[in-house]
Amino acid sequence: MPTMKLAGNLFLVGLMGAGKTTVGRALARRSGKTFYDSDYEIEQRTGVRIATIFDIEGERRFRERETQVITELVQQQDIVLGTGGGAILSPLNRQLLARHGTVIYLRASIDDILTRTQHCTNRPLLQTADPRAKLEALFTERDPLYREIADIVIDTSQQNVNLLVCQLEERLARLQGPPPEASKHENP
Ligand SMILES: Nc1ncnc2c1ncn2[C@@H]1O[C@H](COP(=O)(O)OP(=O)(O)OP(=O)(O)O)[C@@H](O)[C@H]1O
Ligand SMILES: O=C(O)C1=C[C@@H](O)[C@@H](O)[C@H](O)C1
Ligand SMILES: [Mg+2]
Repeated sequence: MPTMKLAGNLFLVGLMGAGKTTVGRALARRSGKTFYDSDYEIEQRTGVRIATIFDIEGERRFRERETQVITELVQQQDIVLGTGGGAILSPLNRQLLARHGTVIYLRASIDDILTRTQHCTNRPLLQTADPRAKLEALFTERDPLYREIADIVIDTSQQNVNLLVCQLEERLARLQGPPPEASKHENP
């Protein structure tokens, strides 16, 4: 995966409940970048919740809206973007994310995701009789797609959000390497 993209955009991908919105907000605060969330943008534009869009327009139209929002947001500089859990299903979205920033794949165990999402009704794909089976199927389908574009893969299970953000900062710094001036002084 490409390096030297730390100065620009940071894109968070991963399953529902992996923590993209939570970690993304905290990462943006610490790095001085502006935070966006593709689900939130879609809700702002339509004026309704994600669950309502799925009900009325269906998942396919939701995916079109998602691609529209991602296409626009990746043109920005220096943002943190939390993407919807299924954004990576679209080859175009994957290409846009990989080209325009550093992609961070947040992983969490199915158990943790179930605990984190159990009281939320705004994740229509989990409104099913067997959310565990659904999550396992989503993981099997999507894990290779998240990995395809990930510059960093980080496990969020059992991890405090602030610790995660610090770990991410260190890994992002390593990915970028020392600034040219610093390495000049270290090796005169
Ligand atoms: N590392 C963590 N430890 C414990 N709880 C967490 C952690 N990260 C997120 N959470 C909690 O899990 C829930 C889901 O997190 P969040 O909304 O950030 O996930 P998401 O990846 O954005 O999901 P979606 O794709 O559905 O938007 C939230 O209630 C959040 O507080
Ligand atoms: O995993 C998914 O496909 C989804 C995740 C959420 O972020 C929302 O984008 C929506 O509920 C669909
Ligand atoms: Mg989110």
